Amino acid sequence: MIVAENLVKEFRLTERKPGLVGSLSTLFTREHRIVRAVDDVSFTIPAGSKTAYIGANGAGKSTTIKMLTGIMTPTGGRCLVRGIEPYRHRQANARSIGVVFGQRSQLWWDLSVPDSFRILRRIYDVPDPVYRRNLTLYRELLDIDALGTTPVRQLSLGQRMRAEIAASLLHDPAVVFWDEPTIGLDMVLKDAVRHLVNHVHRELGTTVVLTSHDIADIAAICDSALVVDRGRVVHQGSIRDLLRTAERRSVVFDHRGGPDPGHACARIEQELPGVHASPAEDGRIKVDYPVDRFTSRQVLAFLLERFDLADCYAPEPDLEDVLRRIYAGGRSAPRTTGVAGPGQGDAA
Ligand SMILES: Nc1ncnc2c1ncn2[C@@H]1O[C@H](COP(=O)(O)OP(=O)(O)OP(=O)(O)O)[C@@H](O)[C@H]1O
Repeated sequence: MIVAENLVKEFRLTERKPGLVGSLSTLFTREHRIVRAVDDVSFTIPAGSKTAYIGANGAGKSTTIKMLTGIMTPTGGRCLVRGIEPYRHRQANARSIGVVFGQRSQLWWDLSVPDSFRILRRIYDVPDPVYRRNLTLYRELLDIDALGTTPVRQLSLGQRMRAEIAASLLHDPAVVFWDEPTIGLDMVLKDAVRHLVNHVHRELGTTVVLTSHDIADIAAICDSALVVDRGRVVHQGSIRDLLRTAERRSVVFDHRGGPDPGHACARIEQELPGVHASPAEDGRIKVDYPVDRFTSRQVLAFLLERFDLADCYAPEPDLEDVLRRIYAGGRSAPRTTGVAGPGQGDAA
């Protein structure tokens, strides 16, 4: 289990004045500004879950991950990863976690990937069968052999990310923190990475904490979401709960006879103000309605009464739309559900 209790991280920045005179004066009179990157954040991530840590650029995700991995010390509050305060016991924490930071490497720049793996194997004391099993998996899914003996610094971003992802899992960690792991990967490799992490989670019960701006990553990997906005948690719960905060939902239907799609749409919009109807694929019609004005029952009752329905279904709300609203609207926008408070359970 991973716990954050009133976690705070502040950075002290020196204000620089513009121009040469300004730069010189900075040497003598220093003015500082405090940036609160993580602002009193509390959450609990259950062991064995796959949680998306989501937020707009600058929301404080990487800073939180750095504290959870022991790279940074909090300014206030504390966090626990499997009962360990990571920044106090970096080595003990490192044994049970795997980390990928899209922006920085854990590999040795002048060494090849196989050499880096051999070193990691020694550092983590990875048993032979585990090492062999994992290499087989990486060969199969990440085509890791194709990276050859090229030094890491000469690999492309996508090639390096494949090696980083494999390296983070090499010692069968109980928890993986992946910060933007699919940066630079093409679609086939993104799929392979998603498959890999789901496979590892299924086989070993690994806890996965993922930050990504790629909605497809989140949808393909995660079951829970922790949404931060300007350093604070604004939603914690299942992805399904997050989708339920959508302001608009939709119904797609197919009908027999009756008006053509253009006329049908005009009629729906006229009779249900605030609803948007548009032709969809194969002659179907998509009806998009605001949930604060209509219930799905009302919309369905209307359609059943006016049209001879042949087929009808309600697609999931679009996660991207939900997040866009949260990012744009700030803290007041989303309905906050089940934000875990401090002291809700201890690390296992
Ligand atoms: N070392 C640092 N010194 C000063 N300010 C920092 C430092 N690291 C982060 N910040 C600031 O803290 C805030 C949060 O940054 P952080 O990198 O955690 O955001 P993020 O959610 O990971 O963003 P992104 O999605 O763009 O990666 C930003 O305002 C950033 O400028």
